[in-house]
Amino acid sequence: MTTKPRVLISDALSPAAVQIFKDRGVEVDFQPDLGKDKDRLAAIIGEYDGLAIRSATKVTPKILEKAARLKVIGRAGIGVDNVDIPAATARGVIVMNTPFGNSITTAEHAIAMMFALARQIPAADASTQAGKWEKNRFMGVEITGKTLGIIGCGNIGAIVAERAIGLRMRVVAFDPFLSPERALDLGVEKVELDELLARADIITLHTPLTEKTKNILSAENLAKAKAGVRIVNCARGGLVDEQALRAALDSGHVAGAAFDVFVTEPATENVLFGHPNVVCTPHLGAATSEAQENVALQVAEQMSDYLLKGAITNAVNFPSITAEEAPRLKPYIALAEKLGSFAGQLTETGIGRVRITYEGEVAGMKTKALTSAAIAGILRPMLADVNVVSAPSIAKERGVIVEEMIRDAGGDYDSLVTVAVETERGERGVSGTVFADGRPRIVDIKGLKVEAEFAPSMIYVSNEDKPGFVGRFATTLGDAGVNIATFALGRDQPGGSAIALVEVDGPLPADVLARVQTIPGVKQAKPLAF
Ligand SMILES: NC(=O)c1ccc[n+]([C@@H]2O[C@H](COP(=O)([O-])OP(=O)(O)OC[C@H]3O[C@@H](n4cnc5c(N)ncnc54)[C@H](O)[C@@H]3O)[C@@H](O)[C@H]2O)c1
Ligand SMILES: O=C(O)[C@H](O)COP(=O)(O)O
Repeated sequence: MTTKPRVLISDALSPAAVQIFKDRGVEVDFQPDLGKDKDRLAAIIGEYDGLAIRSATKVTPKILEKAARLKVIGRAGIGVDNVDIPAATARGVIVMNTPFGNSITTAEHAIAMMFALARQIPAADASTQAGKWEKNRFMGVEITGKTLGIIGCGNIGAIVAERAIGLRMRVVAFDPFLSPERALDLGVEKVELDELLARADIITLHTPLTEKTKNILSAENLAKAKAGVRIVNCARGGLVDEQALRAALDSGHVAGAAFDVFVTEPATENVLFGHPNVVCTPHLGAATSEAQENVALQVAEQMSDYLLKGAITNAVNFPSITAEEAPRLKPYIALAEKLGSFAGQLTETGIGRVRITYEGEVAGMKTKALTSAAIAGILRPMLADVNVVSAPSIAKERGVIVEEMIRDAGGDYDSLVTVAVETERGERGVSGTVFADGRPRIVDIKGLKVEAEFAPSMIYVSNEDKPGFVGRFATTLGDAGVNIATFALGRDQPGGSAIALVEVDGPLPADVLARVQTIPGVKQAKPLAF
């Protein structure tokens, strides 16, 4: 009997997620407040295959160290800045989010915040309910005809733009990655940041928090903004310098600010609090029943698909693989990893470049996932902790150039994968395929045809094609009590270069390998393990 995967929900997700996990055959433990208690989370995380979170759970390297079984972290929402992605990646943990489920709701919150500022609704509400009827105190501004400056025009920024245009606003957007065509489609004017600052009556931020966007509204940029500007931040705390904003509000240069997100959260105190022209909400951007249901259902489906079928959707650290693709891809992932491992085990010097060629049917599959597997295989003999998820970033860190090539089927096989590793000693290529039985085979080594399965204990020999080698080799192993299980030979021409790929029962003792290396004509003999 196979055991069910176990998922922990450590934040306040909609209970809809619990039902999905149960229906899909995943055991689920719903502890909505656990994420706030990092010690308890650390104490139990080791029991789970999946962790479903919102923004309250901080997945730090310390938590990940304890997460021995963890395979996937699912963020029911957009921002994954509460997850240490490099640490998760290094441990082979897939991190997925739900990039669209709460976008409309968050865009609506930004628009609501804009109106709250323009008409001072929160202060007017408090005053009215206090029995003051201060009709002359709350003079607002009209939105119609005003210019909205959007910093970050991605999913949410674009929805805000559409809604603002519907409100008869002019919209200018600063986003280096916004194409002119998309800007035209949306009806927004793409501008540089300085122009946005000079023209916008209201600025709304919709970027992630990165090195480039941190304090994008700094004291200097706030000073460049139009006098009387209003600022809305429903994206991430830290995009605006809170101290500088407070000073600009105090001086009157900034007429108002509406913030849903803060540098430190939960924000129980903040320099913006108490200013009469500031409106705050406690990170409510995604807080509608519709959005919460969307993201909870989606994350539970995605995590179940991964844990039960190997399908990957919306992962921020691995290419997507559909549930239909996963079973077809699985044997090729094993093939790519084993070919990489073969090349890695034979490599004795630094690797400069890896070229992976996909020919035939396999070229139409998710080759990025296969390439990650091949790189993991290559690096594993050198680095113990590498895995399919972390391999591409480790290769990049080490300056290894990875090239992927796609070709039509040309040779004897419907699908062929070739992994070629370039070192200072030259290039070594090894090719393989998956036969109808679903088992990967090695079919070519350095241009010499062979046909062998990958086995737990093997010997690779390259030698001169001279009479007597096979006999001496078999005798050397036989005399040492090492049983040969399978024997594959290849050569370029009679009397030319030859190779032998031999499977043996049990590990090969070092002294036997040393004796093989002394057989006349042997150029290289290496033990291999798969
Ligand atoms: N308040 C909330 O509850 C809430 C809810 C959902 C999302 N969010 C946050 O909103 C933000 C936007 O989400 P999204 O789904 O629109 O993301 P997205 O990735 O679709 O869009 C982000 C946009 O920012 C742009 N960008 C990146 N760097 C930039 C830079 N240096 N200058 C200008 N633009 C830059 C990108 O090109 C992209 O178009 C995220 O930080 C997300 O976490 C907050
Ligand atoms: O990035 C997001 O999706 C939002 O910040 C929502 O966060 P929450 O799920 O904690 O409300």
